[in-house]
Amino acid sequence: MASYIRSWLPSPWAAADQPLSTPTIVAELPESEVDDDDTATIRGDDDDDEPPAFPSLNSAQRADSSSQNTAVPAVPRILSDSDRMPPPPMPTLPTRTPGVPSMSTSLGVPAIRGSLAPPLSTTKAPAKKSRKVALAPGHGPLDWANLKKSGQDLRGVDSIQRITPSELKRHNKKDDVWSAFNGKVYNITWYLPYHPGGEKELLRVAGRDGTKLFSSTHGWVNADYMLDECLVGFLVPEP
Ligand code: HEM
Repeated sequence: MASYIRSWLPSPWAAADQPLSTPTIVAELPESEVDDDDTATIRGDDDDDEPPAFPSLNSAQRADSSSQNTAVPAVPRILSDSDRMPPPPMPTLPTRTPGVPSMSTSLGVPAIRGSLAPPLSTTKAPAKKSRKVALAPGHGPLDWANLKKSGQDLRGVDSIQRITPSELKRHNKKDDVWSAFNGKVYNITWYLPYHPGGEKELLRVAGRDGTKLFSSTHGWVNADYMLDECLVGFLVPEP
């Protein structure tokens, strides 16, 4: 092995007893494969005009042809219509007659009412009717926020007081309305025309503790923030 490798290397690594010639590779074909004619095929048959198989043979067909020992694969047999697998049956579509309930009702699916109406299963329950009222111009939420900021006295008292239920009850007229929410007493007189639920609803709590009614109507409303400039005192029990 070492001498073989050395034979490929130039001097001085080459062994002294080896000639410095490059070895040549000689390919020797068997007698039967030698063909002098340029136009001949590798098998030496000049009359091989058989076209290649098209479409190409699959592996099973190739295996079959090789077992028969034929060098040129056989052209696959073209199947006739009767040889082929029959096509699947055409799906039957329900025929709709206008005005007649569709087949879907027999399948337990609610029929679509009208051509463009959504199916009943996706329709929402009607939303609860809003009880908001149309406020007079200049009495929206932003107007109330501006009035609070204006510096106008919205309390009507000189100082924050301790207010008993009997004192609270004295302020129950439309031009002088006090009400208690969560222990705080507010003068809501100025707020009346700004209340989205209307003056009438708000007057239901005039002169009394309105916490329960307020929470059951709209517990998410932040009354402490909305009425901070209207605070007059804290509700205390009767002495
Ligand atoms: C003084 C305290 C109160 C404040 C600050 C206040 C504030 C509000 C606000 C901001 C809304 C609009 C809610 C929204 O946009 O969804 C509203 C709606 C309403 N408020 Fe009041 N509210 C007060 C007291 C009351 C009271 C005591 C009642 C009595 C029942 C009441 C009845 C309603 C009603 C019925 C609505 C309409 C709800 C709807 O959208 O259907 N509010 N209120």
